[in-house]
Amino acid sequence: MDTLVFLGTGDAMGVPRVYCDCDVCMEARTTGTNRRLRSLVMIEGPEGGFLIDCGPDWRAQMESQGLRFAEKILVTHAHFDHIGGLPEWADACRWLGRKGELYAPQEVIDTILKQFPWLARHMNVTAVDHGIELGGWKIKGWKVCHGYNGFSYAYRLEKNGFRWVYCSDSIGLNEKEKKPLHDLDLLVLGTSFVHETAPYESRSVYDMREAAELLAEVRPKRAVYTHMSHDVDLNGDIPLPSNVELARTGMKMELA
Ligand SMILES: Nc1ccn([C@@H]2O[C@H](COP(=O)(O)O)[C@@H](O)[C@H]2O)c(=O)n1
Repeated sequence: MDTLVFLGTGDAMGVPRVYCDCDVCMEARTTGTNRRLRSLVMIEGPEGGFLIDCGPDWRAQMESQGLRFAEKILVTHAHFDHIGGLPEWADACRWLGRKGELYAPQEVIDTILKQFPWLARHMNVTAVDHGIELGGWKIKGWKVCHGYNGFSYAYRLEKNGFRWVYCSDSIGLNEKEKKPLHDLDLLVLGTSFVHETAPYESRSVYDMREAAELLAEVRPKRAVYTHMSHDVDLNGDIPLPSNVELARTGMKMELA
C-alpha cells in the first residue's frame, strides 16, 4: 500500500514568518503545532517512492525522515518555495555519485535550468507534458491559474483504482482547469489563508472559503488543505466542510 507523507505544509514564507510576532507565529516558535515548512509531499510504496517539489526546506525535510537520498522528484512550478532545494539535491547527487531524476513540464524545466544551469550535470531531466508513471502511479499534469504569481501545474495520480490530485498553488480555476478535479478519492489543495482580505488581483492561492465552494462543485470523497500561512491556526476552530482536514507536518495518509 502507498502512503502520502506531508513533509511541508506551509506557504511561501513558512510558519513562523521571520518578521512576524502574531499568535500563530509565536506558537510555532514555542510548542510548534503550527510550525510549517514549505510545501512538499513524499509518496512511498512497494513500487518505489518520489517527492513532489523540492523547496528551500528540502534538507531539513530529508533529515526529519532520516532519508539519505531522494532519487525522483516531480516539480509543480519554478517558484522559489517549490524549487529552492534543487541545488542542494544536486550537490547530494554529486557527492554520492548518483544521478537524480527530475520531472516537470518542459516550460518549468526551462525556467529551472535558466536559474540553476549546473543541475543538469547531476540529474536526468524528463519532461512530463504527456504524462509519466512513477512508483506505479499514472500521473497527468495540467496547467492551473496561480493568480498574481502566474501559473503552476497540478497533478492527477491514479493507481489500483485510487484517484487523487495534488494542487498546491492555484486560485480561481476555470471550467477546463477544474475538469480533472472530478471523481477523486482525495484532493490535496493549497489554501494559504482562512479568509484572505487582500485585493483579489494581488492574490495567488485559494483561501478556505473559496476552497469550500470548489469542493462543493467537484465533490472529492476527501480533501486535505496544505500550503497554509500564519493565518491558519491548527489549534483554532476553523469552519471546514465535513470531509476536509488540515495537513500537519509529518502527517501520513494511506492512498487506498
Ligand atoms: N516569478 C516568481 C514569482 C514568485 N516567486 C516566489 O514564489 C513564491 C510565491 O508565493 P505564493 O504565495 O504565490 O505561493 C514566493 O516565494 C516568491 O518569492 C518566484 O520564485 N518566481
